Amino acid sequence: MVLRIPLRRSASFTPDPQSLVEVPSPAMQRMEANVLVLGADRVGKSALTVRFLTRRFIGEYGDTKSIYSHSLAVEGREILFHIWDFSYSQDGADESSAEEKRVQWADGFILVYSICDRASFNILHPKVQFIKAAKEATSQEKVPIVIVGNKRDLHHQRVVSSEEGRLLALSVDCGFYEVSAAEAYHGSLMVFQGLAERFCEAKLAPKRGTGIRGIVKSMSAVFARKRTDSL
Ligand SMILES: Nc1nc2c(ncn2[C@@H]2O[C@H](COP(=O)(O)OP(=O)(O)OP(=O)(O)O)[C@@H](O)[C@H]2O)c(=O)[nH]1
Repeated sequence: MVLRIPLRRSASFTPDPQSLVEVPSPAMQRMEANVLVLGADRVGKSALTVRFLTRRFIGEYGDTKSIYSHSLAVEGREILFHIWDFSYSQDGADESSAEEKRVQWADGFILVYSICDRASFNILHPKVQFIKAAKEATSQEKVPIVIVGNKRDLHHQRVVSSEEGRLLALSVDCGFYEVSAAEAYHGSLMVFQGLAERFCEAKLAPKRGTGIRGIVKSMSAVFARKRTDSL
């Protein structure tokens, strides 16, 4: 599904086009995915996104409310990501229907919290549940989601342990990474690569209800119907 959202580029941040595209070999299969980057205010959503796009950390991000495209090679495929770094602070508290539309626009989700901000961590569990409920109502695919604990460099201010982050991710079947967007490019690359892998898995996996369990279920339904017909 493609929702047309106007592309807005910030005046304070202009990605260098040279650094945006890793050119794939012609034989590569190409896939596209819309990615929504979500989380509480000031957790580093823009820092993480800009790191991935440009390899740089620029400290303050101003109004980077935009959708940026960037491609990544994963397992012999080229994934073209359209990344929406969404900030509630810029849009204010909006209606749940707007949130629902954003969620339906996206094919994959990066949920960011700060390891120094307990409240930013606590909002993620209900957020994952909301996303899964919304997506699974309209699609049979598993929803690709990764949870990211950012600001790992601020270990002296840490209030959320790595184990808590990992356990949350395990309990809701999401990927998990702890990174510092400030310190290194590698962490943000891992996050987007992890999401790309989950996206490919979801696309290639048998749809819910079509695997062996689905076949057994439909056969049981047919036989049950035959039994009742013959009564
Ligand atoms: N120490 C440290 N600071 C970070 C890191 N990532 C982001 N920051 C800082 O945290 C602040 C917020 O970063 P942003 O990337 O603007 O956060 P955001 O979640 O996009 O913020 P909003 O769009 O306002 O919701 C900025 O001052 C960043 O420089 C990090 O990994 N370590």
